[in-house]
Amino acid sequence: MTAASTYALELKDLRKSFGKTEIIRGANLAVAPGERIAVIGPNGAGKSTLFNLVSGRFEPTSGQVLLHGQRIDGKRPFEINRMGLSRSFQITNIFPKLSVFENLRCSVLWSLGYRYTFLKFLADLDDANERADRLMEMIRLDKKRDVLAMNLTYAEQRALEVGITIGGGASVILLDEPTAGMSRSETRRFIELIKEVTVGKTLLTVEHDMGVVFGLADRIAVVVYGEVIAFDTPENVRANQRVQEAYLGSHVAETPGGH
Ligand SMILES: Nc1ncnc2c1ncn2[C@@H]1O[C@H](COP(=O)(O)OP(=O)(O)OP(=O)(O)O)[C@@H](O)[C@H]1O
Repeated sequence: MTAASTYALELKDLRKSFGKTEIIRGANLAVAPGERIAVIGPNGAGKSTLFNLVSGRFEPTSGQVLLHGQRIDGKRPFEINRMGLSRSFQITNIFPKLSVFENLRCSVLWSLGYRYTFLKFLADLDDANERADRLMEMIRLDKKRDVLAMNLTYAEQRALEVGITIGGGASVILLDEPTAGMSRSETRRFIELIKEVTVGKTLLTVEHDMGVVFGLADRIAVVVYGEVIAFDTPENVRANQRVQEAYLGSHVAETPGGH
């Protein structure tokens, strides 16, 4: 075992240019297994680009991405997924005309190595059905088992999306603004749900809502101008001079209790 394999996810001097413009400028980050990380930063800092580099949507210009110590930079998204990293694509992962149960079963079957086209032959796969049922309880949609995804409320669709994202059994989960568009009370409930369903997993979120950041994250990675300028506990990040300067007059500096 190399030292790097102790991290669930590691970025090493990661760089990404679009044309002549360098957007990610030597990002470094080392996330321990089981940590919950929020990635924050001003608009255009490169947060989504970082997620795209980690999930394989973009190939880095240089540098490395390691998942449990194994290089994943340059691999395709489905390969990275098979290696244990799963990313939510907001509600676009959902099949609107399938029921809650069927959506979850698809994600479970996918992880077992089947293709969606074989689904009808696998209806009696007890294992997948049981796992889908368990997931449905975890995301509290068991009473909506046979409701088509398109007929769920927005918050329920987001919960289903989280269920689909974790359904494959990945150990590292990337969620993009998981509570975007939710009311305050929905957000509070959803943070608890995310915490519950990601116990024992490594979680990275890109997040703008400071209430969510401080409610969810063990550590915060602050991305400014394509670099991780701070990676620390919420308290230390809030007190960090460089972070305060980057966010001068904005909500990180102003959030007193974090909620
Ligand atoms: N495919 C692309 N081609 C060219 N430029 C891109 C591409 N994707 C992102 N960029 C540029 O990279 C920069 C960082 O964008 P990114 O979306 O990663 O920032 P962000 O921190 O996620 O911003 P926000 O908080 O506003 O979502 C922006 O200037 C953006 O225009």
